[in-house]
Amino acid sequence: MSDHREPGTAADDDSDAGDSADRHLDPWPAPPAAGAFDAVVQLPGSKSLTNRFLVLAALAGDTSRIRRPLRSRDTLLMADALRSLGARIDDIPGDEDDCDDWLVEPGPIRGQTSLDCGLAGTVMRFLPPVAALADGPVRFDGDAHARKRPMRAGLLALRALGVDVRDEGRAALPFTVVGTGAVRGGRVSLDASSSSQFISALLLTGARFTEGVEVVHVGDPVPSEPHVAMTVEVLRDAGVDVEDHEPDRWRVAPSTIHALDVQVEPDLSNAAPFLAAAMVTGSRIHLPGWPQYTTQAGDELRDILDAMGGDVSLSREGLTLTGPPTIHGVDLDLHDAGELAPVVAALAALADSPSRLRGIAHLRGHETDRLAALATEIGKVGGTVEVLPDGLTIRPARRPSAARLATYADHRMAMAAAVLGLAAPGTLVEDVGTVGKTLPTFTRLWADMLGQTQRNGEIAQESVEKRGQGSGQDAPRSRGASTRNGGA
Ligand SMILES: O=C(O)C1=C[C@@H](OP(=O)(O)O)[C@@H](O)[C@H](O)C1
Ligand SMILES: C=C(OP(=O)(O)O)C(=O)O
Repeated sequence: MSDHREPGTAADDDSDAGDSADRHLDPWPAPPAAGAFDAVVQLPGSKSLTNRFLVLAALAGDTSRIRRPLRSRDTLLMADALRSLGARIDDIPGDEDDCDDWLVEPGPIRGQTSLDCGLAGTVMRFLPPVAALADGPVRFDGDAHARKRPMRAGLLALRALGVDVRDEGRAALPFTVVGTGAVRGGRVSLDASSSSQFISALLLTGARFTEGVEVVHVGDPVPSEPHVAMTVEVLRDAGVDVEDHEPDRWRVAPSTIHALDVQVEPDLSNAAPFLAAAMVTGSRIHLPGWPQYTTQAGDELRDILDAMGGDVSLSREGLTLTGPPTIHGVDLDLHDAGELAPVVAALAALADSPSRLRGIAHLRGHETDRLAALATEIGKVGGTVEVLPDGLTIRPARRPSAARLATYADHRMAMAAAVLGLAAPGTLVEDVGTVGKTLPTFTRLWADMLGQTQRNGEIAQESVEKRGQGSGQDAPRSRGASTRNGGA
């Protein structure tokens, strides 16, 4: 795959959501904050929901419609992989002009194919159990860094279920799943402490195993638990019987998966940099369509940003946040929402006191070793980060200084760099196109948001004055068990 977008820009059509093999490496000049803005940002759909819906639709008994799907590298790779496995996936006009829907017609699962996982955890973890249903070998591979991401638990679980998996002892990409047309299923134990996606994977396909599947987790706590809850919820919505009342044990009964007609919620994890921009600049931002109820881990941003001093309110129309005069340091357990850590760490680097982020040892197996990457990049702008076995302590940069920030092929490192760039004029971000993994339109949305400065002069002015009056010593506010103010 290739990606020929202009340096420092990102586009949103399918061809531009592609791989980074020949991506320009000219750095993107991150726009510095030019005062408060009052912006409305319409976020594209959730990666996690889009890819779950795609998998279930490809395994369903009839044709499904996925409305307002995310089109980004991870979801286009998922769609391509499912096509290779026998599904038909077509664009059809959506109810609103700006976004086509996907019509997914399931077919018999085909082998004799190879799949490109890119760097997508959802593709490399969710699809091996699907491939086990194929009649023939399915080879999996991906980006160079994808070969370093943990796969052992998923491959061992498939073998324990009697599936032939050939990995030449690597327990990582590349590997081949040699299906025989059916999987008996039944009970399987695995250690999913490196990624919740191994559990989601078995549950998503389990209804198609002859005896269903019973998954038992044995090991340190499973990270990203809301993502497992999301899997259980989408399965139930598709008529599948799932038991999840015991900790660390899930059972999926064998059944037909009903066709879906679903609308994808906005991606709340990708809301993080935009909300963070309002925090850094004391601005107001409105994100329409933020659901009142959701299983997305990104919903934790409401508590996190409240604890950091933001004024957050959720209504039927969406989420509105007004940034504080100064950002407060926090002590947070992000075990459930690790994908928020890069942007939260960037905010912590601009806070009025130190922060501690806990429960995120598993981020070492994400797109890059995010703990090491954050320490290096925040260090470049003047913050001091200590890497701990399960997280980070972050001492803010007194005067953030411009730097050339690396992104490690990690969309969330690029977004974190954009947040730092607001406070450090002159910051350059390498390979910003890596945002295409989940948000190809990032730089355009970012510029539009910042350009909405003064659109509502009254509110922007009010916000600027409020910042001017801030003592930085406001009483800490905290909501939710996982947030404690005061920092490390
Ligand atoms: O199932 C999913 O959609 C995801 C689960 C989480 O993975 P881990 O459990 O590996 O953290 C999350 O970080 C990732 O962005 C998406
Ligand atoms: C960890 C992430 O992605 P993946 O689905 O590739 O694991 C992420 O998006 O932060």
